[in-house]
Amino acid sequence: MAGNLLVSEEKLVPKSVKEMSIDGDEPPPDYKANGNSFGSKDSSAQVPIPIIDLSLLSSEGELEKLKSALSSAGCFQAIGHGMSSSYLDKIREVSKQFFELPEEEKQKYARAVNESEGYGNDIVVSDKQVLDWSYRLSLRVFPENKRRLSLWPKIPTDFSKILEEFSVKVKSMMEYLLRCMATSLNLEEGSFVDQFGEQPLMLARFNFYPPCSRPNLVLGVKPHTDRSGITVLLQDKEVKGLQVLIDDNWVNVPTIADALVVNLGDQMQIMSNGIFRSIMHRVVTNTEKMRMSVAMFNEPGPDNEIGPVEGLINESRPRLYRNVKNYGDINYKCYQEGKIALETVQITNNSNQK
Ligand SMILES: O=C(O)CCC(=O)C(=O)O
Ligand SMILES: [Fe+2]
Repeated sequence: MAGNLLVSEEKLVPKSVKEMSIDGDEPPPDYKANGNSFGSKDSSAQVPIPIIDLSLLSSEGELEKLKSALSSAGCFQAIGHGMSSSYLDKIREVSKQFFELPEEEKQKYARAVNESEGYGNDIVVSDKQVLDWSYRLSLRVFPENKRRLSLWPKIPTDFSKILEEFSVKVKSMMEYLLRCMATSLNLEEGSFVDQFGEQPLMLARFNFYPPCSRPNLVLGVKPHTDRSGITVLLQDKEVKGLQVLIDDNWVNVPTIADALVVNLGDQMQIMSNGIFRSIMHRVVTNTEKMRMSVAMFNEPGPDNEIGPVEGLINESRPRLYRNVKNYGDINYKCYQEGKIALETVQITNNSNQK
């Protein structure tokens, strides 16, 4: 979701979410999500989110499960990824420690106006933008030479080391998944991973959702699909909040201590010619507890043109999307204006356009 858009002026928000949370304020109109054009039926449908054991993906049965999860729900809970519960707890712990620091310490890493990295809220690019009841720390982790280390927290002291280590593990998990996803569709295993290019981008986003006095009026994150190829999400251990849209119902994603939620972003929907789905999701708030999550997004480098894999285009499934570069920025702008980014790259007349 985060973008690198250059806008001439950014709208300033008068009071921070944290201050409003502490004061128990009625959320101001800019935060009110009601009437959002994605507003679908609200429900707490009991649809199970698939659980996939990555250590079993060399077996046909689990690979088939992966394919089916990604072509129906577009997300799953990954277990067997080789990271222990206590390791994941360490990441949750440093994230919380950072957010608990005094505001002036966190402001040392503040996102500059019109930039996407750093601590704070999303860039405000449109008057129509509904604001999220959250604050976050966004950091580019790959390519390594693009890291802005001045924005990496010095406190807690092990933050950088832990983030570095986690990023390497998640990167290799994502690459493995991309290969498995291609194999599950009878493609060459590099069909997807190769489109990410030599220098894929990876962003880490630490999300923090304070309690809200009126959770029925605001969202922690409004409905969106991710701009990424794949997103790997470490959820809060106890506090739920993530919901995915399945068959027009908002479905709660359960918290499982040692699982990582995997959801596909728009760029995988494009590359798979619409076979795999980029899932619409949102985050709800609650009155009592704060919630944290750490989302890791990977996407092709901005100079890499991506498009549907040739082997997935045929007469019965014509090419659905044109080739595109730097899709991330298109997605971010559309998202903030309440538009659907994938529609801008969709081929409507089924011509053989590239
Ligand atoms: O906090 C979450 O569970 C999800 C966050 C999310 O969707 C995002 O950062 O794109
Ligand atoms: Fe997301």
